[in-house]
Amino acid sequence: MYNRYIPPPKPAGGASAPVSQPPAQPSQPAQPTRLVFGDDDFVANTQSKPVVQEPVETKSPKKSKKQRDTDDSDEPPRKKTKTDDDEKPQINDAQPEITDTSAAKKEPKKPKREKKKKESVLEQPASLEDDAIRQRHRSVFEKVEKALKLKELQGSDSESTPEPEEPVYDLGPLPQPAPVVVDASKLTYETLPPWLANPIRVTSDTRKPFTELGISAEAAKVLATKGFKDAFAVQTAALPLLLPNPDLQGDVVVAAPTGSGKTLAYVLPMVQDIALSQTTKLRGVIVLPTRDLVQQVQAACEACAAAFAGSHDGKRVKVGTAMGNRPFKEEQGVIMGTEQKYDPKGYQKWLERQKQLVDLDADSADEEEDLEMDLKRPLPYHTIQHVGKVDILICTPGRLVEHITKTKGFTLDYVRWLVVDEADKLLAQDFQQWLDVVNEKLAVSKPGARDFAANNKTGPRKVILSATMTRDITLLNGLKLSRPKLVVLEGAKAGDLAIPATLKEYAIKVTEPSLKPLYLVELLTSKYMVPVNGSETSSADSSSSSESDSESSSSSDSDSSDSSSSDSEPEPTTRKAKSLTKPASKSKSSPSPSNTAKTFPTTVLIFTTSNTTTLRLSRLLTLLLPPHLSSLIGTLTSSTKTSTRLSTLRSFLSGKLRILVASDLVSRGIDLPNLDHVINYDLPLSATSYVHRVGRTARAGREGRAWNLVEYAEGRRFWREFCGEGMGAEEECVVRRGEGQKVERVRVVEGVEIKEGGEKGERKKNGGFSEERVRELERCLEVVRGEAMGR
Ligand SMILES: Nc1ncnc2c1ncn2[C@@H]1O[C@H](COP(=O)(O)OP(=O)(O)OP(=O)(O)O)[C@@H](O)[C@H]1O
Repeated sequence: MYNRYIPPPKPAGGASAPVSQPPAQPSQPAQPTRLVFGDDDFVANTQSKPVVQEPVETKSPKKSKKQRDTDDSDEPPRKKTKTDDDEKPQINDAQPEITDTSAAKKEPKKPKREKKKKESVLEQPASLEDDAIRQRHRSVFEKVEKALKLKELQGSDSESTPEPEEPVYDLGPLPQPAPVVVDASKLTYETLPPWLANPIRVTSDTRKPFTELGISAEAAKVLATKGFKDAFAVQTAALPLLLPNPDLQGDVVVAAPTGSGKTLAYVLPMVQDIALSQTTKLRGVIVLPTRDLVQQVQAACEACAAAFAGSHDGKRVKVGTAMGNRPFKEEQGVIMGTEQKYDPKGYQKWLERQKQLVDLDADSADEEEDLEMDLKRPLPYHTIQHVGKVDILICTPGRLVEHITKTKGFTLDYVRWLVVDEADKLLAQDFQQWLDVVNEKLAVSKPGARDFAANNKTGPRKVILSATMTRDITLLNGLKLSRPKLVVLEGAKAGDLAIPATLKEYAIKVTEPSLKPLYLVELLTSKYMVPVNGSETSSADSSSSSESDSESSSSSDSDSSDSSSSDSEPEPTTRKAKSLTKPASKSKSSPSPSNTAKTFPTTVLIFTTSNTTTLRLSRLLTLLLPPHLSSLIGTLTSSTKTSTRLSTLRSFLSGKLRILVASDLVSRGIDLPNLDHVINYDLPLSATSYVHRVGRTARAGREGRAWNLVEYAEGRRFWREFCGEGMGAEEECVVRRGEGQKVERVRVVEGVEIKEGGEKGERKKNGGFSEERVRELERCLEVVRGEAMGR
């Protein structure tokens, strides 16, 4: 009670410190006085210790203690700490300061006063002394009276308040503000921006004729000849958002499963729009993470360019690539050219410059280039100017930045379309801050260049896609999207990693990790390695039946005419890229696709985690598999030359090769329409990677199979992270499967092949493989090891 009058101390515990007023202090009379009056100022002013101590002396300490106990129960129990104890003396020290100020002050003066008193007694008559005493007492009583009145007033006030029980004199804690409620809940879809939380949904089996979506009949006809008869679900949702429509102006984000047809969803509207422009200028940029994808998308662009060319839709759109697969200068020559432009003023400047050239010290590379340029004499009253040679550039981010910073005349001033495919990967890895560089260039306003009159929109259209789209707002914000809309397939949310409905997944338990290659061989030679789409895997992509169209039109492509490769293989120009989906030319030495189909009627893509493992496993398989199969193996690593990779992919698509061993290089985006089986020899490092890997099969509505070799030590991670098994009620597996879709457990046992279901068999020696097989594996491993050492 007394302690109410101590100003709230700063350190914790200070407020309650007076509570611990030692009982040894009851002789301090000021405390009860203050309890009664309940007014700091008053108490401080009165300092009238002796006057009213008796009425309250016995009452207040008890009450305060009791009160403290009850009030403390509302507070979390407070541990008695050393600090608390340490504070006690401070509090006690402080006490006299407040309560006995007068005493403290008077004590040293006492002798003087006493002396004075004695003197006055001696000097003054007794009546005067009595008067003085009376006077003092009166003033004290007056003050007391005043205080009591004040107390009464306070009492009547408090009665009028609804809280008469308010512990005015208690030792309870000072009133505290209501505790701040901390929102510890997880990020929910409600906390996402509306465009992410409320996507445009489309059921996965939706199909619509292209003409119904705004594609001209002529173009639709050409598309049909290329195998694109009706628009896939994701295309039916995205095309209306991107084709001319005054009500739909914003950017578009597409998060749809692997193989759902995202490429055509952006290539079609972009090519249709750009085909309407008369001159060739860079108007569309498509950014992709790998060269293989650049080449693949180039093929799709060419197919669409062919569809819109010649009809009333417009010109033939020119497509180029920049991915660092050839010398930079050569690439510059492919995408940029020069032309003579009538410009009398510029010509005059050029003439003046020529005069100065004599003194020019052309040290720097730039100046040398200037010199080279100046030496090319323009026609009279003309200047030589840099011009773009392509309408659409498909590129890797690093190479794009290089051209922006180093290629003369290369500009994004006229770019109307920016496509970022495999966006989660490109956003996560900030190659040379490519996005900042591009954003800065796209912020430049060139009158009319980025106007979409039919959409009431000005500014570049951005299309962002991935099968595993991030919902990291910070990353997405980096794209500076304008009024974006998200397209997802029915039942999915932003951030879902969806498994295609037509994919069947299996897990094979590898009980002897050291014998893992034998498990793979066992699987490859099992009855399960069969075509899964009704008939034997075709030796060529059926959708490329009308390649003659695009082939003839490709002659106009600037890339093809300009390119020449330093590689031994021909450079992957437009024509070459298109032939990615065509059968490779027949070679006398290699087996024909029909022969390979007889020996191995299906197609398999085997993933490992590194280039080294890929190379070694590929070699090991050629030794372990029967000879008729070992000739069907191809290898893809990131260290393989681009041209070799391209030819391997062509051979695989043609059916000449049937088994590909690959690192994660091809796990994203690569479209192998004839692929039946994916085998994860090494498990992928993340759920995202798993979805991309297995998504190389079961594309475009076709069937596919994914096989996982799961070592004992990897079991928990595999079933939990990729399949959601063993997750708590609050956890959610990001890998999404359709209803009834699950990963089946299978087992490889020599001779018996694969048994589905039950796992309870005893653990056999050598995982069930014979001693002979094990020795054979050891021999082959020795060969591979020896070759690796010899290299
Ligand atoms: N409308 C269509 N009709 C027929 N086939 C189509 C159609 N659209 C796309 N395809 C084919 O579907 C396959 C998958 O398309 P695409 O490569 O665009 O998939 P994706 O969604 O980009 O996959 P990923 O996420 O793995 O890159 C390709 O072979 C493509 O030619």
